[in-house]
Amino acid sequence: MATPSLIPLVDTTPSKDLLLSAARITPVLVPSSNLSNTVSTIPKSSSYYVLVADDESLDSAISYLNNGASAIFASVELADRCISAGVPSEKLYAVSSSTDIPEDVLKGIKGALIKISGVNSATQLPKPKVTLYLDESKIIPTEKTVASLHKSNAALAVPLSQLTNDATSSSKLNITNAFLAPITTDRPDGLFSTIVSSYLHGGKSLGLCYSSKESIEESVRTGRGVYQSRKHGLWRKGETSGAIQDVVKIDLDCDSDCLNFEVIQHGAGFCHLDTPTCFGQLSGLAALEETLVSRHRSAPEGSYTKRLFNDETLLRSKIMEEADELCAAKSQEDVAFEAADLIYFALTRCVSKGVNLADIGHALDKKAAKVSRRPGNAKPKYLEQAQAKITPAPAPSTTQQPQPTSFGNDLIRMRKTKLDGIAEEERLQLLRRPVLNSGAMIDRVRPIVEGVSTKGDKSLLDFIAKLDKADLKSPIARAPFEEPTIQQDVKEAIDIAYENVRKFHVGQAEKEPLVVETMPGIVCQRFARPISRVGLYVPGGTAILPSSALMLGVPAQVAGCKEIVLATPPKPDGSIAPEVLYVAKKVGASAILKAGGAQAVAALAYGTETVPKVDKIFGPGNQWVTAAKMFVSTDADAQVAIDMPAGPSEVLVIADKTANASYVASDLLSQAEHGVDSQVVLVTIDLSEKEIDDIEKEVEQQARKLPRVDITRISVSKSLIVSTSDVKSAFDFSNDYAPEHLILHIDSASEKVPMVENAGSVFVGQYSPESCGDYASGTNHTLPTNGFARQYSGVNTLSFQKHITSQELTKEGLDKLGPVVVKLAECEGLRAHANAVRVRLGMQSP
Ligand SMILES: NC(=O)c1ccc[n+]([C@@H]2O[C@H](COP(=O)([O-])OP(=O)(O)OC[C@H]3O[C@@H](n4cnc5c(N)ncnc54)[C@H](O)[C@@H]3O)[C@@H](O)[C@H]2O)c1
Ligand SMILES: N[C@H](CO)Cc1c[nH]c[nH+]1
Ligand SMILES: [Zn+2]
Repeated sequence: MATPSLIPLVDTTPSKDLLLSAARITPVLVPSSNLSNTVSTIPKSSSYYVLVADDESLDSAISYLNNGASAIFASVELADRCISAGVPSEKLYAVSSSTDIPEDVLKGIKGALIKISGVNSATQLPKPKVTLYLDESKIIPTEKTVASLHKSNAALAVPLSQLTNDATSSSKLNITNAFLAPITTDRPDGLFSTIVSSYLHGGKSLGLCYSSKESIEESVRTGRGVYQSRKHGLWRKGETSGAIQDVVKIDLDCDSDCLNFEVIQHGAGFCHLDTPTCFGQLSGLAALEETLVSRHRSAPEGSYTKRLFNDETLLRSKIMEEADELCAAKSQEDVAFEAADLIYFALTRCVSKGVNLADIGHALDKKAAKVSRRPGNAKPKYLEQAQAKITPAPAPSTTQQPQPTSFGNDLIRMRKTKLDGIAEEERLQLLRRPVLNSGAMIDRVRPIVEGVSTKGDKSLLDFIAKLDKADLKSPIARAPFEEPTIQQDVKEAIDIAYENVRKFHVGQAEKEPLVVETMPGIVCQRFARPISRVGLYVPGGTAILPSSALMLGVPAQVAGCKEIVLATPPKPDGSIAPEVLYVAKKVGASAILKAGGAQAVAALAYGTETVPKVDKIFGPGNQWVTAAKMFVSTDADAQVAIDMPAGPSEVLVIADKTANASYVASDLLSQAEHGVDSQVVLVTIDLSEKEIDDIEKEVEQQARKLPRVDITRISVSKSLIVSTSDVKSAFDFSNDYAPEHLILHIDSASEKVPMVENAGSVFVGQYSPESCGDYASGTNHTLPTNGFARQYSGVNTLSFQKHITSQELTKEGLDKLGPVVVKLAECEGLRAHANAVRVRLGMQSP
């Protein structure tokens, strides 16, 4: 940060606007006599200095520093006493009428405020001390004076009564012009490089842009983010998008050629792609805070964080428990893991009380600024508890194993927990998936969906270029498609898989209408019709999934859908995987949308100039796809349904003593390799430590040989081994977890299937690997995840149809039923309903 060129001296009770403008660009200097009616107006984020009166005591001077002042300005004599009392030099300025300050005082201070009449002949303090001049002649200073003083490492203290934030005023010194007087730029267009950072996220950088004197002046005056676009002139951030900014602070860098705007960003984010930053998403503490704030605003039923917000006792106990575990942790990994837990619960407490990371940062700065400190002894109650725990050394937790990290040669291990005797609350935690906040994701996809729905192909092609990384001329390819080049053996494998999946889905189709005569002469029917236009999303981010094309395309074809639009992310050259193309042809797709993520979902939901609108969207995908599907399905204008919320893959394996460790490990890894957010769970029944250990070793060994070991390492580290002592507890846990896939590695597995209440698809016995269902046995692999198997079925033929009912009454039928209908219609006060029967039966109106 540059030495300030201007320090406003709050000489009168200033206008709030002017004081806020000043506080945005520089610390203000407040005489102690004016402190009480000024300090509450200065934002917490701005620093201020106190001008201590000559007759004040040393204690009073120090108390300003302990209560928030960044520095004090005191007479040479008082400054000398402050130095002796140990006030750090960077917090101390001496006030004098000459530069003739004693050598020993000069050593202990940051700089001096010299009160003189006329400042044209600036006499310097020995460098690097800062000299501030306060011109007592009461002549309004000029920008030139500020600039020339700055050149000689000096600054001007200007009474606020001589300053203005009105750009048109000529009788006073404009505060922004004075601030900018020393600023330089080496850019040919005369603009200043400007970093924009987030005040609420500890100064995290949001992006880079440019400023002009005009844009800075408007920002300082209005407190809103205003910049200078190199193409379009003055850029009032958020003017059209609503994503406005409150400017908290504007700083110059060390050599005064670059600005930092610290802002509070509103709306979707800073970036024009509606991400929080131009460098992508937030991470670490900032991301956690954002998630918690969004959970506080609205959390889905069953959210653990919501429970914490609502239950102070639970939150308090968790904070104490995690603090204790942090103290007991030994290895670096354990310490980091426990600290992360503690921070999560502590930040939950902060968010519940409306405290954000910036507030915590201020509290830290305020504490750091104090010059006298408390001894820091612990309260006796805590001291006793801690001593009792330290002798003897605490035993390591039996339930939590060291956590592998995602790098290097660390162990690839799942967390282990014993279910017997576990607290209900801990059990509930185990049932939760490591998924992201869906509310926050919906906010992120909103601008993408709205862009495509309002601007059509243009916006779609832009998002495809930015997010799918392909420059396309048109987003759509229409049938007949070109013949794909694929290996013969792959083609044959797809053909066999196609036949099996087709057979099973043809078997599900309703052949005849359901016909029931409810009373003599009254025949009711229900018959199925295909959903006319369907969109099939085939994921393609981290893996190409022709099998997903098959699992969605076959039932659509069997159901008789007329328009089948298959969407999948294109390769950088604009093509799509030949295997997906082969399946698209086989299932009779009418068009291929070369787009992925939220933009593909939006194009399918609303249609564009070239992309046909569909009636229902199917298919799994990452969090962008899932959030966009949820978003469009709740927009009445889109008139589009979705299959289900199918998110990151998961599997739960139940294994008893008959299980083969190597098979079990291979099944767990087959889903863990899908993505870092996949979760795999092993529920053991009465296995010894040694037997569990054998499975863990297998997981480790097999995982290390996988090409996707890096993904697997992370998903495995978020996964669980839950030990139970009997079959019922194992199934109870599985039913509560409601896994996407359930694999039974247990004795007489088929006899235990009736115990399954909730699961997407079940794999029975040791020769039924989950990958058979993923590819070729016949069942569908598009299944409900994240516990939705409690209420959703996987994709099937009926998902592509809707049912229509009909009825036909004979005269005799109406004779019998008519009076019943009249009675009920009268009872509801709906006379016209009753009349529709009366006119036919010749009944009198009442
Ligand atoms: N439940 C099931 O039936 C099932 C089946 C297969 C796959 N899956 C799951 O589907 C998921 C596939 O995910 P994927 O990422 O590989 O492919 P994907 O096709 O779902 O997503 C890739 C697309 O996401 C978009 N995207 C990525 N990062 C973005 C960002 N920062 N901003 C905006 N958009 C962004 C891009 O458009 C990209 O092309 C995995 O989680 C896998 O486990 C589930
Ligand atoms: N297991 C995934 C569904 O969770 C589907 C899939 C596709 N390819 C391989 N697996
Ligand atoms: Zn799979």
